[in-house]
Amino acid sequence: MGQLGRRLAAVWVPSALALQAAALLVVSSLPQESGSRRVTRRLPRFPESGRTSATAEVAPFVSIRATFRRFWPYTRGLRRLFAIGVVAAMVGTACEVAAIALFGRITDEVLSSGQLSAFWTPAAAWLGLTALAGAAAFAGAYTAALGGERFLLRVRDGVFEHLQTLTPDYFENRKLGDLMARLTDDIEAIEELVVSGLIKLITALISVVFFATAAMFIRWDLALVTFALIPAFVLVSKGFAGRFRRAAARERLSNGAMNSAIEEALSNQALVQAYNRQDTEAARLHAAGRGWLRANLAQARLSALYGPAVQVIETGCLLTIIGVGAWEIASGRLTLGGLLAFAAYLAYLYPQVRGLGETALTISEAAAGSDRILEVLDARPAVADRPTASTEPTAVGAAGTSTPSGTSTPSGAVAGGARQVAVDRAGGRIEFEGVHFTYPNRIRPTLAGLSFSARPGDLIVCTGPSGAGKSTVAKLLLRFYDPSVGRILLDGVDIRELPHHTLRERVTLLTQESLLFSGTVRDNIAYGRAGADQAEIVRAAVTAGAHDFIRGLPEGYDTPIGQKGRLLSGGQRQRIAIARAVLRDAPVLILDEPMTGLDEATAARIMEPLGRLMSGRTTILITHDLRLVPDAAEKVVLAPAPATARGRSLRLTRRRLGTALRVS
Ligand SMILES: Nc1ncnc2c1ncn2[C@@H]1O[C@H](COP(=O)(O)OP(=O)(O)OP(=O)(O)O)[C@@H](O)[C@H]1O
Repeated sequence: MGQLGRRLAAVWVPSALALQAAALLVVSSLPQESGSRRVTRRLPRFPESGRTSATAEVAPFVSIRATFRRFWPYTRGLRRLFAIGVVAAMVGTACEVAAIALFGRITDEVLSSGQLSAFWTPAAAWLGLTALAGAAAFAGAYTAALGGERFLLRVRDGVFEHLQTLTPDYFENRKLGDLMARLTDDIEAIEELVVSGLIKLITALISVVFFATAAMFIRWDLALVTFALIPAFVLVSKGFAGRFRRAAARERLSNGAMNSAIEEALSNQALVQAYNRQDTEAARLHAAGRGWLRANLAQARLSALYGPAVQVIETGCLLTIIGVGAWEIASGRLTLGGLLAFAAYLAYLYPQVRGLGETALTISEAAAGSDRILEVLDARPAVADRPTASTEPTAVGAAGTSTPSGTSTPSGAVAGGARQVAVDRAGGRIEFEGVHFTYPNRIRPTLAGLSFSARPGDLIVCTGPSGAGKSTVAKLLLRFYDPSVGRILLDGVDIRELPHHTLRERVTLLTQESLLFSGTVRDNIAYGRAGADQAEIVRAAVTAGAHDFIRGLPEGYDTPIGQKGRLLSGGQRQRIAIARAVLRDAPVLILDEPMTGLDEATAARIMEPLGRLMSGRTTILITHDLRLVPDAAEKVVLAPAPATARGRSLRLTRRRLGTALRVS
């Protein structure tokens, strides 16, 4: 072996070791890891439904810049935290750069010469730098997490608030499970895109600049050779980004479908078990799960492809350094310490470059989730407050003179300039004037030319065969929809001129299915009016004829009633719903089939508290069961729409079967 050979051998072993360590560092951040991270992160999530998955569509793609613009305002007040995270990352990277320089110095001044005395100072400095980098890493990680979580909370609150402004038709046309997936998993994607993604991008960029500068400082020509391969990373990431986004969009969609399958099956467990359809539901979930599995595998394939593609480029870089570095050392132009430090800088640099590419891919994936959130945020309610309505006085309580007994004084004729009077609690006069209505997705009208009026104290029975449009009358009165033609007046004011909140303060809906929340009896009655005290709750329960059975419950008013009140009987649920309506004390009352599901004796018992509830209020009783309706009540009989819309011959038959009943 010649002198050159011996020198090469002398530098080769430690260099190879250092490069191996460097390569290990690189390999440890390879996409196999990110790929498996992707898969395992999603495996515990719920899997796709097959029931109506044909109707489900991928949300429209929104550019990342537009997404950013939409969500950036949510970071207000948090940006300082993100800035701290970035500064901490800079400090950490600077420490690493300095530590590598010290490593090179120790190699040249201590290891090569064997002088232990030169070891202590750089060793102490190295230790100090490591401690500082650790503190910076802690501060950066914590502040970024703090900012990210707060951002997430805000976005979720904002999206949920928006969802609550949407009219029921929005929910009727969508699957609950899918909406829940959007509010949980997809919201997280926005954080990944706007906060974590941005911080990762900035810190990776900073690191790239630091390590590249340090490598250039040692040997700029050698650095340039190895940097030449960096654009290859960018090209590979770019090539993968679109595919990652499409795959993620399919995965998000199938995740929503799978959530829907689970939600539907679990919320209808009684039906499923009563009809022995457990296998069907299991098969449906399995099919949905398979859809989700396919979507995940498509993502895993992409991740698995991306890893080796990048690895080839990195190996090329490392081999270049080894070859050129060995040659340079052999020629005496580079010290061993210099080569090791150079290799270490590159070993740190490449994961950062790779991190940049991966962050771009993560952002592409996250965009699939944010698209689904933007789709929700862009949904508009079928009926919105008019700009003029927002100026309407809304101080219901202030103007009102509500009493739990429900006694109220008709406000008298009010119109035009008497708006202040129109929103007074003491009103309740309703007029339907030539109301026509067709559901948005239907051709045939549901109501055509409906006209009737009711004064406070009146009981109007809205009846007719199934599908005639009885419940639609209630939906129009609550302004879930607006009439296509005609108008509805409350105390002489077109309800389109009233803010939703004001209108709904005046109208209480009691549905056929007593809608209750899980919680206690007290919680459910108190839902009628925020801030109601115990005495008011008990008074409402007494009026609703519920007090006696509530006292008999294990924990009285504090008894939990189970999901949707399922631990109570149908009649008990209805009485709690009546108590809630009593507490609400609105002048207009809509009873939509309040006796459905109750036997005759229970229905008759419910009539009594209902009579008390109706007292002094304008009541619209929707029912096709006239058995318990007083003969003297005024009846509005709806006829079903004819087969064609042509000729608009849908008819309303309004028969006055007796004089309007005043319930007192
Ligand atoms: N959200 C909706 N979108 C489209 N069509 C609807 C919607 N809700 C109801 N309909 C249709 O409008 C018509 C009237 O429905 P509505 O619920 O008002 O009838 P109903 O008289 O209350 O019936 P029932 O006595 O059976 O409860 C029906 O043909 C129904 O299919």
